[in-house]
Amino acid sequence: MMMASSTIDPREAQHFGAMAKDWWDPKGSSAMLHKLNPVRLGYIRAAVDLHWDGDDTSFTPLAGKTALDVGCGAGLLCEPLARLGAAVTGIDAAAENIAVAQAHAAQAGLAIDYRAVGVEAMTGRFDLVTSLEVIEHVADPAGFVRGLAESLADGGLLVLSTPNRTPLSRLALITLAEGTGRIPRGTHDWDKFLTPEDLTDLLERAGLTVTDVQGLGFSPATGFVLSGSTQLDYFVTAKRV
Ligand SMILES: C[S@@+](CC[C@H](N)C(=O)[O-])C[C@H]1O[C@@H](n2cnc3c(N)ncnc32)[C@H](O)[C@@H]1O
Ligand SMILES: [Mg+2]
Repeated sequence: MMMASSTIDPREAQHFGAMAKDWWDPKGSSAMLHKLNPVRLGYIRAAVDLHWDGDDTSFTPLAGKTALDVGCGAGLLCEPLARLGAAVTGIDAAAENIAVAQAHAAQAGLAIDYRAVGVEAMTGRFDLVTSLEVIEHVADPAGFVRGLAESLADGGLLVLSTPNRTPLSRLALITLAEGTGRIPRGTHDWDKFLTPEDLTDLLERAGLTVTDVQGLGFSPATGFVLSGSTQLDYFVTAKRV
């Protein structure tokens, strides 16, 4: 049997681990992720209701479902997924993030299974697999996507988000956001960004079918919104063929 190589780039784990302490501060180093949370929860909720033909008025559409959030940071997505009823596992490359995530969930009274491992170390299969704003930071995107696919139960749903590789994403995320310190400097390597076509190709090679691609846009007036344009950042949902 071939050993799965790690998808974790140690420099990335160190970079994000150093941000752990103020991860839950809406004005801290992860402020951008806090701002993203409402729109992406809306996207995930709609994808979940569509995939499982759910009741969009239910408070717990994920009751009875298992969820794996890969690259969970200190748990900004895991906690709402748990409140929506899922039995949540969150994994991250940075042990510091996992420690903060565990402490925060305990305070909130949420039972979330947090582990400092890469996706290649997971053995179980999950109904919902999410990985938001992570793949642009991994060492081996193809291996990472294979790991996500292997963690997805038959009949399951995978949701990803990531910046596109465009002049706009370079300007907005690196020149402006990192240039002004709104996102910590050195967070992104534009050359590692994937286009929707690149990501679709990786997902298909891992045996999945893409069922939706939706842009995530930003304007000073509205903040982050779902958008017809994928130029800045985008969501992808996929399922097993
Ligand atoms: C930009 S943050 C996104 C955090 C979270 N998904 C969110 O959107 O709120 C990227 C996270 O991915 C983690 N990470 C980077 N490479 C990873 C890998 N190969 N496997 C698991 N986590 C990884 C980092 O430690 C960091 O916490
Ligand atoms: Mg990023």
